Amino acid sequence: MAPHTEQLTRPPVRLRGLTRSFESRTVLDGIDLDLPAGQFTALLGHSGSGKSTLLRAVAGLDHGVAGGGQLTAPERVSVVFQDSRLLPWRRVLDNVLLGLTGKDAEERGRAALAEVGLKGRERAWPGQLSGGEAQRAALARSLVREPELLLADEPFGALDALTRIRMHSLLRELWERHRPSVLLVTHDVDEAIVLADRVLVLDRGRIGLDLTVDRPHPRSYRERGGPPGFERSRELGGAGRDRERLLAALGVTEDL
Ligand SMILES: Nc1ncnc2c1ncn2[C@@H]1O[C@H](COP(=O)(O)OP(=O)(O)OP(=O)(O)O)[C@@H](O)[C@H]1O
Repeated sequence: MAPHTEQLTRPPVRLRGLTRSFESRTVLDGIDLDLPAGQFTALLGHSGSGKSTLLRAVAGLDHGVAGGGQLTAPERVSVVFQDSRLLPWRRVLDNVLLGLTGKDAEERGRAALAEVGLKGRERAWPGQLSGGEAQRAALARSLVREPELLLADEPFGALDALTRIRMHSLLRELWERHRPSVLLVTHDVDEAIVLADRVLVLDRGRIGLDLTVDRPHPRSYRERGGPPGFERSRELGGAGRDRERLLAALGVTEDL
């Protein structure tokens, strides 16, 4: 996989005037966005605010984006979704290797699986994997392609709380090792704060808040517990204020 030193030569993502409408409804309304190479960014927003639409546009998967908008993005882009999208009739390693060429492809695939903690499961069928394992395999399949940009659309949305926390650590570790630019779509404020160094809130077709989360990693949080607001802020490494700002931008009142 790509060595970390390549990072500085990678292209950033640059969006200018991105507009997307469905029928008469404008979902993205002239978005300007720069994602510097190697940055870990999370994208928050209410259901239906256009997060997936923006991600698809950045991935170059949306041909309906209005003319006039400009997109510059790296060439090697991988996308992971909430559902692993593994082909059920191919073994795990074969899923990871799908479309890969080169003499060392198998070796790279095996290394990627080992890196996500799936050593020994190469010959398993996708149906034999747990939800968390399937998402690990999906991450291996993405990373083996040495993406310059990793787009993740609620990749942990279907996992139980404990598995999610493990996957958070794994994703952050993988990012630290390979340093792709990451755009992670989530509706979970805590997930965004724990993982990302920058959090965007999509609101009424625009970036309503662009927040730098400047806290040391690893960050962790507890779901509940302690005096209201206190435990969670402390466990987020002092990022409680960031959390408040994000909740305010989302118009959410907490029910502690
Ligand atoms: N292909 C499509 N055709 C028609 N409308 C669409 C299409 N794709 C998205 N939309 C509409 O655009 C809006 C934004 O959808 P999008 O999936 O981007 O939101 P989201 O923020 O990712 O939502 P969620 O958090 O629920 O996944 C929604 O109202 C959706 O119905």
